[in-house]
Amino acid sequence: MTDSSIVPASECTTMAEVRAAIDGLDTLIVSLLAERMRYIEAAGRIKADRDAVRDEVRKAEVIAHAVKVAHDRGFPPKLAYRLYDMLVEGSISHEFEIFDARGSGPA
Ligand SMILES: O=C(O)C(=O)C[C@]1(C(=O)O)C=C[C@@H](O)C=C1
Repeated sequence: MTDSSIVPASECTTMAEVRAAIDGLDTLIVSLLAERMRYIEAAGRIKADRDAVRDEVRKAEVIAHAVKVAHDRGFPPKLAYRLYDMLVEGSISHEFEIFDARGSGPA
């Protein structure tokens, strides 16, 4: 976080400080999720086959990576697993929408 008004968690003494920091972090988190979704849309545009939209092997890799990062950074790994399972499932749904919106193209 670059906002100098944000108080480090270990130095917070009021709920106003805590909530200001949480609001700022949530803005960053959702912004990054939106940026991630732009790449999901790119995947929906690039993939040649509808069967490739759901890739269980890659889904497992993405979740395993997130769980490892969570472990390394002090975030509960089980929560990271649940969040990423939901995130990738939502991403797959969105990617199907993008893929299907392409239609079959000119004959
Ligand atoms: O890597 C891909 O092929 C993607 O489309 C991205 C993504 C993801 O959310 O990370 C989404 C759908 C696939 O099932 C696997 C992973």
